[in-house]
Amino acid sequence: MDTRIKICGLNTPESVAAAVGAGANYLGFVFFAKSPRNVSIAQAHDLAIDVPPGVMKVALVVNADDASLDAINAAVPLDMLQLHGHETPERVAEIRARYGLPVMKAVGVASSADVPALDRYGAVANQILVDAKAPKDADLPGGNGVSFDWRLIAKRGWNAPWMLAGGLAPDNVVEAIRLTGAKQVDVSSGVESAAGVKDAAKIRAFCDAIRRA
Ligand SMILES: O=C(O)c1ccccc1NCC(=O)[C@H](O)[C@H](O)COP(=O)(O)O
Repeated sequence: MDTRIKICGLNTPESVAAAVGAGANYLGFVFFAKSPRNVSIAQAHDLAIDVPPGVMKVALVVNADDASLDAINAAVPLDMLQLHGHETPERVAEIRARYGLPVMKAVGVASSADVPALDRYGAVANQILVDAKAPKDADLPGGNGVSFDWRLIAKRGWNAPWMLAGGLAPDNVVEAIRLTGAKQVDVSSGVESAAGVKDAAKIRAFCDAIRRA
């Protein structure tokens, strides 16, 4: 399968090397203090600086203000911003204009009532991340390892390229792609051995499963 792969929540040089070595197209760095995957700006700089050209370095932020985004953007060599909070379509457009970087907006899906938001954000973002909605009691707005009913978006398209996320893992990603028609996928906890600890063998298994299919 010619699917583009994002490995999110990388926080060590070893996990970055594993993702790059396995053929990931996007690497995600999480800036969210409560996350077990959180990185400082200095850490993200060091992780991103030697990533080979062509592999997209993505900063994931949650309801970030301009000051935080300015600081991240000034220090970390980035190719994309991922907005994973309650950013409005207007705020998405503002961030795109301010930084001149492609912006991917995450939209949580749990039921058919959530699907129209994908149209709204697809009109203003460069990409949309179609993710599972976080459970009500979750501490994190993403990276919870839960899936949604993929039939809700089967073979759909929007105005922007999109990426499937939420509970993907080496043993279900091929089925998820077949059912939804996703051309890009994103994974975090499905390639970890513990919360915030990436597992190189699982990263390889995830990428290999897709390439073999
Ligand atoms: O991963 C986190 O810790 C995180 C924290 C705050 C906001 C978003 C977060 N992750 C979002 C991602 O991009 C995940 O890759 C996506 O939600 C899928 O996660 P998973 O179900 O664990 O594969």
